[in-house]
Order: sequence, then C-alpha cells, then structure tokens
Amino acid sequence: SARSRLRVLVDMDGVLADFEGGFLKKYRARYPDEPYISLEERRGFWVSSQYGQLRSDLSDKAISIWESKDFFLELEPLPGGVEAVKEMAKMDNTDVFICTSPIKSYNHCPYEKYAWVERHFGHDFLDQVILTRDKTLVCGDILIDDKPDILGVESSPSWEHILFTACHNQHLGESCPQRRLLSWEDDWRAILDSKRK
Ligand SMILES: O=c1ccn([C@@H]2O[C@H](COP(=O)(O)O)[C@@H](O)[C@H]2O)c(=O)[nH]1
Ligand SMILES: [Mg+2]
Repeated sequence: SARSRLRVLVDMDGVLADFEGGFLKKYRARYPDEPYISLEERRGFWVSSQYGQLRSDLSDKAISIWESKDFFLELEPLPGGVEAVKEMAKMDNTDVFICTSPIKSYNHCPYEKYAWVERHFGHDFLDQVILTRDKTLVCGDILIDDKPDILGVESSPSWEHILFTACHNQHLGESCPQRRLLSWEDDWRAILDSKRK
C-alpha cells in the first residue's frame, strides 16, 4: 500500500488479556465437582468444544463462565503485553489498534472490553479499540493473534497474521505456517521492523 505508517493490530483475549487462565479459575470456582481441562491439556481454539468433548453438558457450563458479568473486566493482563502495546503506540510512524471479537451474548462483553482497555491503558486509548466479529475486514500490516485460523468474508486480508503462542496452539506445528510471537518477551520489535517500508 502507499501508507508510510505501520499499522499494527493486536488481539485482546489470549494476547493481552488472560482469557484461558481467567476462564479456568472461574470455571473451577463455580463448578468445583465437575471435571476440567488443565492449561497443559488444552487443545484447539474453542474452549467450549473441548469441554463438550469431555462431556456434552460441559460445553454450556463453559460458555456460562464467559457470559457472566465481570468475566472480561476481571481478566488479568498477560505478562508484558500492556507495556509492549504502550511502547508500540509511542514508536515513530506506528499506529496500533486493539482488535478484538466480542461474543454475541452482548450484555456484558462489549462494555467490559472497553472498560478493560480504559483500566489498563487509560481513557484516551479507547480511540484505538476495534470490536469486530470479522477481522479480515480490518486493514493493517500485522495482526498479532492467538487464533490459528482467522477467517471472514475477505479471503485475502491486508495483514500478515503473527500467531501469538497460547496454551491451545503451542503444539501445532507444520499446520500453522504463520510466523510466531512466543510471548511478549519474544522479539516483537523485530517483527514490526520486518514490515516497515
Ligand atoms: O470456546 C470459546 C472460546 C472463546 N470464545 C470467544 O471468542 C472470542 C475470541 O476473541 P479473539 O478476538 O479471537 O481473541 C472471545 O470473545 C471469546 O469469548 C468463544 O466464544 N468460545
Ligand atoms: Mg484471541
């Protein structure tokens, strides 16, 4: 593109906010007598699918956790993520947006995603929030995201997907051709620099 500024899109759940850890903690607190899947045993992006495979009724129990009030608001930041995004936002010729998909049960999630960003980044950073169920429609140079397959109506998105390593995707090998960011301790600055014109 003719753009001279680098546009970085950063996912929220599983990249900035500890969705998996927050889910497991609240699931075990609410359903102490039910089986659970440890973070080491997590496979596949959809938590609800893996719980459904464990026992069919556990899928709805899993969903009940992230549909509850305060679930998204109370997620802990993943180590180094907030600091990295704040640093990116101050870099020359760089625009950074938080690009996140809300759940369709909208009573709490969209509000709490904004409130989480305000809490951890400050009010002004709300200008950088993009809520969308289809990230392929968002224009950018890089999308840092833990979901291995980011699909939507645009078959050829403008961004390069950098796969952020999470418990559910860490075992995937050749089937994931994307470049990875192993954590926020990994060299995210080099990835950004590799995309600069
Ligand atoms: O089993 C699951 C696991 C997660 N979700 C929701 O999907 C989105 C993921 O958003 P990203 O922007 O891709 O990180 C999030 O709202 C989770 O709550 C789900 O519906 N089912
Ligand atoms: Mg995510």
